[in-house]
Amino acid sequence: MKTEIIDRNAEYLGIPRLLLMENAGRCLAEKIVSIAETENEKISIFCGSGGNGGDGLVAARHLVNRGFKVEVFLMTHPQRIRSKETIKNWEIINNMTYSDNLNVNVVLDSSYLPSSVDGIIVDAMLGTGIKGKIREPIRSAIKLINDSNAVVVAVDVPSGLDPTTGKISDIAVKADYTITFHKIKKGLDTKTAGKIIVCDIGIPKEAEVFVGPGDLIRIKRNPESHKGENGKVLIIGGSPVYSGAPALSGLAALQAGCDLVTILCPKTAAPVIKSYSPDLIVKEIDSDYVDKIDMELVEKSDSIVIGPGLEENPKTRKAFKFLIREIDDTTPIVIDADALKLVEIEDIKDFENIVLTPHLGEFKRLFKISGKDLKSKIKYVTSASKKINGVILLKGKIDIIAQNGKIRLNKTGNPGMTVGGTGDVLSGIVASLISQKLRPFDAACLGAFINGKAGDLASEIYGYNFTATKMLKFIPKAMKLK
Ligand SMILES: NC(=O)C1=CN([C@@H]2O[C@H](COP(=O)(O)OP(=O)(O)OC[C@H]3O[C@@H](n4cnc5c(N)ncnc54)[C@H](O)[C@@H]3O)[C@@H](O)[C@H]2O)[C@H](O)CC1
Ligand SMILES: [K+]
Repeated sequence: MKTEIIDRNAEYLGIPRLLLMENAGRCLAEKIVSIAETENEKISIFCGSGGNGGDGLVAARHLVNRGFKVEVFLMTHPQRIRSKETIKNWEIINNMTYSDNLNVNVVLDSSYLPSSVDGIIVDAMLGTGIKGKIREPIRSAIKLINDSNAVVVAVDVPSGLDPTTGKISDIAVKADYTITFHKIKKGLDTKTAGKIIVCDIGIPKEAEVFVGPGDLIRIKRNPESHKGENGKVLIIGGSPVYSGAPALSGLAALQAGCDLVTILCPKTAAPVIKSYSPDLIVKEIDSDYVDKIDMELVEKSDSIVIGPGLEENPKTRKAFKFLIREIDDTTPIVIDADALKLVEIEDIKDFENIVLTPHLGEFKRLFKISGKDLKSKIKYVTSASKKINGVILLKGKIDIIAQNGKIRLNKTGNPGMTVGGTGDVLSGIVASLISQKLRPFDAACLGAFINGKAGDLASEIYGYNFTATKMLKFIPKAMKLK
């Protein structure tokens, strides 16, 4: 999981980022002390403008305290430092005017760099925030570092290396050691990173297990995009009695950011759904129930929800089986509500982009197992998730999201959400996020978070007395928590 997602979720759990940076920089300093041959070896720390640079500045402070001669090279104008935690540590370093063990240089362009460097070099220029071709003066610093005979210690990631793929698109620091934080980055290999040492910086497991606002970082929107490119969602549902459910799902999908929502519903529900909102495209089936599926519409959609207000009967069952038989097993489809009564695990076990959103009773019917407390539910959902390729989102006080044995939990939501329709809202949000190019597992996790958060925001105003319709308008607010 990306560093920025974990950091933001750790902060949401109450751990300030400055504390993470202090832990990172302190551990980095300790490792450098153990690498140094003598106590008064000269240490040159090249600091970038982001969090990586901040780690370097924290380490500089601790190494001065340990009696080392430290030379800091800030590779940007101080006003262009981007991370507020790094700004804080830059201020601290600049207040250390008493010590003559510390020398601070600002490198505005490559002419400010020294002609050579020896002793120990610390590369705290670029970490997981690297983007695109290496810009000056960092590019020249990387060459200076690689041409030196110094012992090179890279911070988190050797500058220039893509932390996820390990690719070097331009040039990269060749390190003797890489001190990386929290856990090894996927792209690290000993060829460029040298000896890899992991520093624990106090991030609890919960920051990865529990879904948090950091997960919102996964939603990207191309500023050059055109209508429809940010997701086309198809909702299949509705019946003579239930016309609200598909509308709620569709309106939730729009509030969660997709471009277009089409509702495929029987003629008994179509006029009512049309009346709810001009934002919904409504295609009616010439029948009282959903008894046929327009496959052209399915193929044109980026994600599908089937189930809201469907009402189970032999004709609908036949149509559902047709849909499951006809769609290819990569089509992203959320199966919710009454469709969960129609689905057979055997028919969908190979679908990789399917999301099942059962409550406990529906889960029990599907997987013939269930548990009372959270621990046993997690155990059963984990084992159930190994029986299918798709995603299971078991709704509850704590939602459990699982795929192929991987588990995440969501704690947002409140008892006010037992009101009818909140499940329809959830299915619409999940499908909307999938249509916006999130992987189904990530969309299910984030959908659960957003849905619960929207309910919590509604509850701040209405207590436990709010409707699913009232929740809709809080979805965008819940998504701005980045
Ligand atoms: N949870 C943790 O593991 C912690 C990690 N920490 C450190 O923070 C960095 C990530 O910080 P971030 O600010 O996101 O990015 P970077 O510092 O890696 O770099 C961004 C910085 O650099 C500039 N930049 C980006 N690309 C280029 C380029 N191609 N050429 C030149 N300059 C570039 C950009 O402008 C930004 O300002 C992580 O690696 C750890 O070291 C935290 O300190 C603690 C928690
Ligand atoms: K680095």
